[in-house]
Amino acid sequence: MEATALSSGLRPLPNPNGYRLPRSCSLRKSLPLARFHSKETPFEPKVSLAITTHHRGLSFKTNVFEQAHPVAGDLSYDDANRSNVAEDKIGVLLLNLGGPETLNDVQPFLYNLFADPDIIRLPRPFQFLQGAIAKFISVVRAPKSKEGYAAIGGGSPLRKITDEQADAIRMALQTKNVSATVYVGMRYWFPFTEEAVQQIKKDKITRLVVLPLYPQYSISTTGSSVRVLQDLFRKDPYLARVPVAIIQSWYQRRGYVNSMADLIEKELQTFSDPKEVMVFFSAHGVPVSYVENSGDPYQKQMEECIDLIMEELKSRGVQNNHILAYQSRVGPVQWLKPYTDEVLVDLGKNGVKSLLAVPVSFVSEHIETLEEIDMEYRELALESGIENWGRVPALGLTPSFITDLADAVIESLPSAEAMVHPSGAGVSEDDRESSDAFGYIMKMFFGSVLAFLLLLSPKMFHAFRNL
Ligand SMILES: C=CC1=C(C)c2cc3[nH]c(cc4nc(cc5[nH]c(cc1n2)c(C)c5CCC(=O)O)C(CCC(=O)O)=C4C)c(C)c3C=C
Ligand SMILES: [Fe+2]
Repeated sequence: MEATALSSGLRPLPNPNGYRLPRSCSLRKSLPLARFHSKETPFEPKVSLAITTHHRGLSFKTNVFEQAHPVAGDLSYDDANRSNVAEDKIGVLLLNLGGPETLNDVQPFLYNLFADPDIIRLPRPFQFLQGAIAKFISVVRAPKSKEGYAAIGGGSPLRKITDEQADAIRMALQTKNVSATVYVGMRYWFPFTEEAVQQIKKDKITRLVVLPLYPQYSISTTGSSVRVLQDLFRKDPYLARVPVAIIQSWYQRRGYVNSMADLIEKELQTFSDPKEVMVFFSAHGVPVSYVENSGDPYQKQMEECIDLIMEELKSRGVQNNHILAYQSRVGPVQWLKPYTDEVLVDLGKNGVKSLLAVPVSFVSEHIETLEEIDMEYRELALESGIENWGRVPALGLTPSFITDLADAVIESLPSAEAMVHPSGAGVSEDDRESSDAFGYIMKMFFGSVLAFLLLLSPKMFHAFRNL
């Protein structure tokens, strides 16, 4: 596991020690873990609050999973920083992507996604076009996305599942005598990260662990959410002093690897000849430029992750062949290869008859498991000559997995550090940019022109609509 304080850099270093904790989250610091096992920590029944808040002109509800009483009342941050962990009011913030809850949400959700500079990475001089490009792509992409969401019941299950995971992690922490309030902050849809952070401030949390629900780090997922979080914390003098630990990636944790191996082992047994089944890991792709030009560790972590899972299976006597491919590419650029759809066709041609799909970049069911894998890829595989198809469910609420995430939280608590940001404190990039009215008008003008030109380009149109 890689945990860093919020003030440190965004790029995690791969953990050379496999499952072992890196030095940054070892227990050598002055805050002893033993304090979490104090029998004095009261068990209080869960209170589930639905808080109505307002964001971007919309009102919405955020579920908060918390204990009826904080661990240690209202500490000032000065006190909190001097105190030990057992006296803190602990918060855990789960970061996730978010998904549209209705078909009407699809286009605005896609707009938020493509307006993210970590998703559409424009060179600096063109960054002012981000909004216009996001508008164009979201409008072009929406019909295809809507079809997908319609096929899985009219919306994404992500919010419900993530709320359930939050509650399960809270309970797992409680059984380990750690009382914590667990928040959910989504990057592109409700409940937005901004709202979760507001609530964290309102609740006077004195120590926070940030746990992105992505096992592997990518600039486009964990990196993007953490960037938003850093900006919010830097802007706010109160939050800037809360000790924060960020768990950057956790694909190498024993609990996660074992839980994945358990799921695969179990699913293999549903085939008539389990030994003949090809284990097909399908990961969400990223554009190649992320890895090659921007140093995204995603591909490397993904490969290490698959190796760890396969090693674990081998140690249990499961010797199946396996392959890793990347799915869900969008737009006209090169994505990580091999592509899932192409590999399925090749495997069929080469006489593979039984295949077990394993989604590996995400821990909840979502559109890309329920629609892309279960419907599109299954159909393609069967057409290509594969006769027996299976799919491993996402980890979801698997107890060994939830317990491991709770352990990851506990292990990272001592490494939390207050954010220190001496230069430009209190002024975010957004604030600086929005004060420039001329710049804004120019952005809108050139953005509109570009969007219009893009709309006239059939190649661009098809690239975003069809993939
Ligand atoms: C580790 C997981 C993910 C990575 C990496 C990732 C990168 C990435 N995604 C897009 C574009 C889209 N993603 C969409 C949905 C979506 N993406 C992830 C996860 C990762 N994305 C999830 C879990 C979901 C599903 C949410 C849900 O509602 O269930 C979508 C919308 C759906 C669609 O139209 O296909 C888009 C678009 C890019 C461009 C990107 C990296 C740059
Ligand atoms: Fe995605």
